[in-house]
Amino acid sequence: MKILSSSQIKQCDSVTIGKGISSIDLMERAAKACSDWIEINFKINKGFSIFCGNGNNGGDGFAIARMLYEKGFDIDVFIDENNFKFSDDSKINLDRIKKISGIGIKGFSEFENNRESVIIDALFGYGLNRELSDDFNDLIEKLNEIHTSKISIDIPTGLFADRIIDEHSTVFKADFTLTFQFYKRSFLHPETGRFCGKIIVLNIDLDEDFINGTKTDYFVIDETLIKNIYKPRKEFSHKGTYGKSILVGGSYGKIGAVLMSTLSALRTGSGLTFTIAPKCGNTVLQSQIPEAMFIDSGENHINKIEIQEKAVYGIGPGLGKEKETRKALLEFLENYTGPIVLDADAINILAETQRLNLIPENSVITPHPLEFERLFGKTENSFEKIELAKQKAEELQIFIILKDHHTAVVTPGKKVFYNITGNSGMAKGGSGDVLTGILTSLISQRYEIEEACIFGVWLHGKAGDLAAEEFSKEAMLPTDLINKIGDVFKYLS
Ligand SMILES: NC(=O)C1=CN([C@@H]2O[C@H](COP(=O)(O)OP(=O)(O)OC[C@H]3O[C@@H](n4cnc5c(N)ncnc54)[C@H](OP(=O)(O)O)[C@@H]3O)[C@@H](O)[C@H]2O)[C@@H](O)CC1
Ligand SMILES: [K+]
Repeated sequence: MKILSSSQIKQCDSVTIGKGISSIDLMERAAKACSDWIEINFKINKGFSIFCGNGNNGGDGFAIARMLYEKGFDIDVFIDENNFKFSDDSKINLDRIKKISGIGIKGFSEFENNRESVIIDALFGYGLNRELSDDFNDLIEKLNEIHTSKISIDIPTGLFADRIIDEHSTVFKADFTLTFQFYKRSFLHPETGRFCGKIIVLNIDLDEDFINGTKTDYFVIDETLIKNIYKPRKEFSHKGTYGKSILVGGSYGKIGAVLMSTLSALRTGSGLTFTIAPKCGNTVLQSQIPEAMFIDSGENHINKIEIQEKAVYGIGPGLGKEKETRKALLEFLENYTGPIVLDADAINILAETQRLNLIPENSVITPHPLEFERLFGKTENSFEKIELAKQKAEELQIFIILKDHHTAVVTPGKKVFYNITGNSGMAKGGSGDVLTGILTSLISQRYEIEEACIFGVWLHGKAGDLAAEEFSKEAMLPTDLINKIGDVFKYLS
């Protein structure tokens, strides 16, 4: 799914309106999508307090008020008693509810939290273009303190669609954000996304030709994209059809990391799977994963990485940074040209030795925020981090998978794909090792590198979601996630 900027959304809005639907009817469509969703999901709540601004976001709020009232809910609407200048469509919808005697219309200052009503924020949407005034800040702070369910229409008030906010900004803290047609970039970054609660994207049939023809660098990885990428296994095939994955890592005390990567590569469908690890891992690797072949290197840490033909390497999990291991990695990279997946200590070694130029083109690196900083330096915020990643991915012609709550795949062509599967139960040592195995396996199965990255992060997150459903976010383990990979493939086929 494309992510458009607020000015592109505005344009899309006008193009849609220019092609036959009036702007007031488009607002009606948007409000209907919201009120239908609210009716289904808030059946047991009787009342709603709806806070409306003076622009079209407020207009949505007035229309939602009317529709929810018609569905039998108690409704109070609150408006700015110091500003009676409304956008045209907002004015029409305000006039409509003025005629309904059962809907109370009051000033913001008249709001008293004396009943268990759900709060709906229709103050500002994508039209917010400057910091909020103190009056709005005070109102939002007051609403944020109330313990009741809260819904934002389109965007939580105080957030911009596509940029960072000042760290002291006041923002409406929603439990649900009902947004129209597109994810907004600010929903996907940690500093801003934490205000959105659960994101519900409501289709309001904006003009498809405009959307298809609009250029953007930013995308959300959705199931439509995944279903286009996924290649079901062919009937007439053999192990050679599905490539050779070689997972390189492990050191004394950290054999588990490369074990999990290897197991993940197998569960993702790799045809032939090898592990290169030190001798101390032999017994555990061979007994836990009889399907994988073991190549030893060193006693307690790796001292050589053997080059094999027609293989895809995933290097780093549990690798350690011993002098001999560093040398082995650098030597390997000096002599190897195929794309590889580099994670964990492989990334740290490259950061410390500043030998980033050794990474073969089209390779994938999977840094978490701290590893990214070690590689490329500090940034002020996560929006800047993405811009730096775009620049580095282009410069080095590599794919950067920036691990975070919403992991982002950044391509050498400077495209950014945000992942929306996954959960906080995956914030545990070992989850990254699983991702390395999945990515190595997909690349060895001849998925295009960009597709492997997109599919890999989605699959990893989805397996994590299934593991959380069964075991809880607290108790789920990265090994549970590996065992759920199969269910994700079943879900896709
Ligand atoms: N295609 C879609 O997605 C559809 C979208 N729809 C809805 O329309 C919403 C966008 O509406 P909108 O353009 O009228 O903007 P909105 O957010 O209501 O702001 C109003 C005005 O406030 C102003 N302003 C800005 N910052 C300010 C500040 N800090 N303090 C005070 N004032 C400030 C600024 O005007 P300015 O003062 O700059 O002239 C701005 O124009 C969208 O989010 C969705 O809910 C649906 O109805 C139909 C389909
Ligand atoms: K809003």
